Amino acid sequence: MDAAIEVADLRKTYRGRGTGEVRAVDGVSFRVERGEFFGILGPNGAGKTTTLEIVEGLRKPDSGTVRLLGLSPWPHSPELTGRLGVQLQASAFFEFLTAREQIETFAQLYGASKARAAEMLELVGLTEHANVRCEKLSGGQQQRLSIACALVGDPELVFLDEPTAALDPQARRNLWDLMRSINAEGRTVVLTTHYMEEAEALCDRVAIMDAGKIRAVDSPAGFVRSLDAPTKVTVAAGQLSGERVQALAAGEPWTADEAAVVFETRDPRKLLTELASDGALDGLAVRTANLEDVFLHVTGREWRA
Ligand SMILES: Nc1ncnc2c1ncn2[C@@H]1O[C@H](COP(=O)(O)OP(=O)(O)OP(=O)(O)O)[C@@H](O)[C@H]1O
Repeated sequence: MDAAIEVADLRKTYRGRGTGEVRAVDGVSFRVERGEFFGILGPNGAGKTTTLEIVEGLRKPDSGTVRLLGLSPWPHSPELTGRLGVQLQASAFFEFLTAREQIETFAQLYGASKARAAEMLELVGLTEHANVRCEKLSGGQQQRLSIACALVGDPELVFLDEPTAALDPQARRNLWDLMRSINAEGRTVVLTTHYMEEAEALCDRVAIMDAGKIRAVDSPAGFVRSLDAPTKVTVAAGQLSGERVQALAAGEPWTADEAAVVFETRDPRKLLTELASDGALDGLAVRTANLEDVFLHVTGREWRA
């Protein structure tokens, strides 16, 4: 069977007036298998949106090829379009429509029934707000409506471009559950995000993108494993003598300031057991490597979303 997505050597340069050239996408290749939850993670301006728009067939690349479900998205083919769900930004809603009217309009475009539209409103928890005009919905509700619109045509492949941007943490987590269920139904999901925790929580595999290039692709756990970074164990200051700190560190790196001692260890179990028997558990924090460390490692730059 064909892959869900096959992208080879995409390039796109914007030629601005006065601002010179921006190589927004600079030789991007990746492959997404059917049923995968695939993330493109990168800071603002990394080129995620441009990449996604090209892959969706909304923008033409300067060069490179895209195959979706074995077909080319450019020029448009109705056969393919009906199998894709593209989440548009809330600003792309039709003006003055209620949530129900909005999704029924999308349903009509996709040849889907009103019943299906109602079902999707229910899925994203907006049935009670069906008669509210879109501009009166909260940010989270608008995002959920735009996802519902993307799903109304029962797509195999769903594209979500920063769906949780600017949402509060609770609304973000509610959307995570929704995205997981969309994927659990067997749909392939491609998500762009600049939230590390989001990529870590949702994606089977993540492409780390920076300055127009994909720097690495792996599962979140695979990335962290390959980093082989020590665990950082923090304890509040004042509980351990200098001598004891030396002994506990057992030759591994540690730092201390007025507030805390931070051990770096490859054997956290041993260190934690000893700290427990010392009764030195105040302010204890254990931190393993995460995608932030991975980003620094693969790009050589601190993460700044
Ligand atoms: N229409 C355009 N004309 C000129 N430059 C553009 C255009 N669209 C994007 N760019 C530039 O191309 C680069 C990549 O932008 P893009 O929106 O693809 O990145 P992104 O990773 O999606 O960022 P964000 O998270 O901020 O949306 C940026 O430097 C951006 O300023």
